[in-house]
Amino acid sequence: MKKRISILGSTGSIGTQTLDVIREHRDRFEVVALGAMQNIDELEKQIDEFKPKFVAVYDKNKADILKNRISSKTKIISSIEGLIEIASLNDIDLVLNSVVGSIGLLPTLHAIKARKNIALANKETLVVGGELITKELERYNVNIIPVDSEHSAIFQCLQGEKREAISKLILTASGGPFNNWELENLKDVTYKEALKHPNWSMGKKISIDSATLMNKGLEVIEAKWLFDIDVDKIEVVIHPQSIIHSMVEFKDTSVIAQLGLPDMRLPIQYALTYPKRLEMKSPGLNFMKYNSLTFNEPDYNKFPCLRLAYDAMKIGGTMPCVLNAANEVLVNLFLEQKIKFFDIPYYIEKIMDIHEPSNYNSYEELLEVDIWAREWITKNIR
Ligand SMILES: NC(=O)C1=CN([C@@H]2O[C@H](COP(=O)(O)OP(=O)(O)OC[C@H]3O[C@@H](n4cnc5c(N)ncnc54)[C@H](OP(=O)(O)O)[C@@H]3O)[C@@H](O)[C@H]2O)C=CC1
Ligand SMILES: CC(=O)[C@@H](O)[C@H](O)COP(=O)(O)O
Ligand SMILES: [Mn+2]
Repeated sequence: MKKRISILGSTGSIGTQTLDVIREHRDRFEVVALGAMQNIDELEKQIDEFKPKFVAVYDKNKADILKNRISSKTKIISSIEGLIEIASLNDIDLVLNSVVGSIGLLPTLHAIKARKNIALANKETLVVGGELITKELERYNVNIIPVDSEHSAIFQCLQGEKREAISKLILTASGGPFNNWELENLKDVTYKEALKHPNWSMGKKISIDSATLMNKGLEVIEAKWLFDIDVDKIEVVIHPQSIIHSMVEFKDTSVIAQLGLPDMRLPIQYALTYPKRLEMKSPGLNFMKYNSLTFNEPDYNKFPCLRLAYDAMKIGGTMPCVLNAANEVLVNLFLEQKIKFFDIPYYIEKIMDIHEPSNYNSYEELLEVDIWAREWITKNIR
């Protein structure tokens, strides 16, 4: 039996690499549904190749244009309802959520309610609604298989181990494009410089997050929820080579690490085939090519976003939602060259100072806070 898959965010960096993996194993997977925001040219090519039954296009106008371009065998649906529908279809076995941003939360919730297996790349789902997601996973007896490389690494290190035996999780960070820059020189960096990740080719939002180290902060929160561990037991270590994707230290001080070339197709394939492993068309890791693997502490002065994310998680409640919403708006403004690099942590700190966090019980409460934070940042930017 082929595994029937729905891919949310199929036109992006993770989405297209997921289709690369599926292309290599056509006998094992069937693409039942695809979803994206507006890139209908790429979707048209994907429909032609994979013949999905459903395609969700968030942008209604683009959805209408696409309907006229393709055969009626594929049903086109639009807006958030489209994403929800393809996350909870009857005839799918697995949902791979690789949309970018907090828009990914609601489809994940619906996938859980529909008791689907979930391969999660959309880290914002857990950053914003980790507590709610955790409750729903328990209630519907559903598991999330992480796609994010660090979390996939930890997940692999924990196979056959007991959670009580963990003493800490060690998340590796490349340090991003500015790892070796002096703080003084970071003030006027351009978005083009910030997009040049040293090891990974990724979408724009996560690339900027890697440059500010907010990506690692979001990943600390993601790890807290995925592995049910206190943030004080999650350490970040700068490892510029991105060969060790993360590690787990156990009570007896033994450390287990997962290594590999920086290639997202490996964690994606593992999430699609778990608990099995399949061959990959990749040369694999040649240790003789690496003279040294290095490690050092993060510099919180150069990269305040990492500290802000730890703070937001420690405060809890709606604070991580505010951190994330503010960050999404600020990253866009930085990409549009409307603010400077250090305005990102500056405004996140400001909004965290004025936000009075509360506990939440529903998606609707989170949505209200998310909208408030986005409006506050937009109004208060200099
Ligand atoms: N890229 C990577 O290597 C890694 C990414 N991740 C995480 O995976 C997620 C995706 O990242 P990445 O692939 O780099 O991002 P990209 O920007 O490359 O792709 C984003 C995808 O999401 C779609 N999308 C955006 N908004 C909506 C919406 N409102 N409705 C439907 N679809 C939408 C885009 O559609 P369209 O093309 O039409 O705009 C696109 O398909 C992020 O959460 C990121 O943090 C985690 C680890 C590694
Ligand atoms: C590939 C992946 O998982 C990214 O999240 C990556 O980790 C980004 O690199 P940084 O370590 O620079 O944040
Ligand atoms: Mn990652």
